[in-house]
Amino acid sequence: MSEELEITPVVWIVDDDASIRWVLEAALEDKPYVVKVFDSPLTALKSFDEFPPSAVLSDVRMPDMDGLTFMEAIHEKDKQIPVIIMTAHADLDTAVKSYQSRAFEYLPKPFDIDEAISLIERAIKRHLSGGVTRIRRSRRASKQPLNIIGAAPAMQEVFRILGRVSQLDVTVLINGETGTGKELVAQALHELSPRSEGPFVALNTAAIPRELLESELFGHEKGAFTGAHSQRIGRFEQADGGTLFLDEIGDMPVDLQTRLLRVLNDGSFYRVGGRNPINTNVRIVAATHQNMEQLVRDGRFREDLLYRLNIIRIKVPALRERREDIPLLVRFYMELEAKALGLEEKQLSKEVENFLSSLPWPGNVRQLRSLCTWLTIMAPDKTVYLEDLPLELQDPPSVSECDQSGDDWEQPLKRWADKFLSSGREGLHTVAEPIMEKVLIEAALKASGNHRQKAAVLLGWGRNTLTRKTQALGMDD
Ligand SMILES: Nc1ncnc2c1ncn2[C@@H]1O[C@H](COP(=O)(O)OP(=O)(O)OP(=O)(O)O)[C@@H](O)[C@H]1O
Repeated sequence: MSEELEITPVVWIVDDDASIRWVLEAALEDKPYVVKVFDSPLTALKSFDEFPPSAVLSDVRMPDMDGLTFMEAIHEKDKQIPVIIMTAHADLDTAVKSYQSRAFEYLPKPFDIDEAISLIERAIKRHLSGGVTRIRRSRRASKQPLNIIGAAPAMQEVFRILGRVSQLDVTVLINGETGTGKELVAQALHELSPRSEGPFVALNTAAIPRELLESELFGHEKGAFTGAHSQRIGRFEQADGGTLFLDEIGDMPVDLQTRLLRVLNDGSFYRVGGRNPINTNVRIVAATHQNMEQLVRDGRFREDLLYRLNIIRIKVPALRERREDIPLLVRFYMELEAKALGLEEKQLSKEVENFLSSLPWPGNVRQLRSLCTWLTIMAPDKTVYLEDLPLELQDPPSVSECDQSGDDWEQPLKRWADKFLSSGREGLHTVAEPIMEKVLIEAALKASGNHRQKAAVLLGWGRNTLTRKTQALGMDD
């Protein structure tokens, strides 16, 4: 009779940061695992034979060996060991390389401890049941620099999904406001995929007149309609072997939606006026700024097509939802635009950086990028100050323009001003200004949990300005 041996799974925690090791070790204390913590990958590897791990949680940047090389070293010993890569310096490249080098999961820091523990549990389960998903590396993937800036948690989530799906031939739907980078994400999906040697063809559905769209997508035969003097190859055929990016998919007319669905289901289509089916091998990536479920409810978009497109959805956050990325984007584009224009690179003063971080940016990254081009050309000195900003940014927009809360305080303020003046008093502005500033400062301090640096950003000021104002208003007493 064979004796069943119960083996306690071993978990390795590898990080040069003692606090992370401590937190994770403490959180795993009650679990039925042997937990081994290491401050360096080299020490960890030395104990491989004695304590072979069932799961590894490793930092990516460590002094003696980086996490991805460490993972490769582990996989040389045993390919089935799941490795979870954590990183505080996440960029798209790391996320993608983690997956492509067969990382089990990629965990951006700061992480939720429960999430980390549940990942470890899943990894161990997977290891005990014997399989880790393998991902093929595309030939161009590691060469292509992908300049998608995103340190904010909401962008980390985007990178995470990108890394996960880049190697799979699934349809992806990208959601996000205008200028948030949907096309950039679509390009990244293409560049990182095994189709990267093939074409990336983009078509903005909203930009093409309805009557031309069908022929634009599927092409036409000579004489198919008046004006069709010669045969034309459509975008579907151009994208063969690659990726077709359909921007503003929500604007696609319903009859074309039906045709698109048929192509997706059958893998073939007819040119307009054509009799022979044309086989196509295209990955569709679609994008929209609209609420697709609402379009379906309104009868403007086919539900079955939405299901077909929406296998994976990526939500690209608006810039105001990732304010911490604004200074990074500004620095990136100030450098890029200066190089592109052959001009000296300009630096933004801290006040300008804080001010820009506080704006609503309705045009998102596109608007921010245009500002960087403008400043590179127009700002008079090497350092950019508040007064160098274009007037439309400097001028506080009218309350109704910038206030999206629906509370209009212009009217009550006007009434108050009228009353003040009709009482025969003078100094209207002198009296009103400190009251208004105090209200705004108190609101910002409250919203930031009394964090002065954050409150200053919320106000659109530098920290020194905030300190000066709170002192002058007697708020520090
Ligand atoms: N995260 C980012 N990092 C760097 N550049 C970005 C980022 N996001 C967007 N951009 C830049 O902003 C500009 C607009 O991006 P893109 O065209 O991809 O937006 P979009 O969401 O597709 O816009 P639209 O919906 O209007 O077509 C581009 O110049 C792009 O390179």
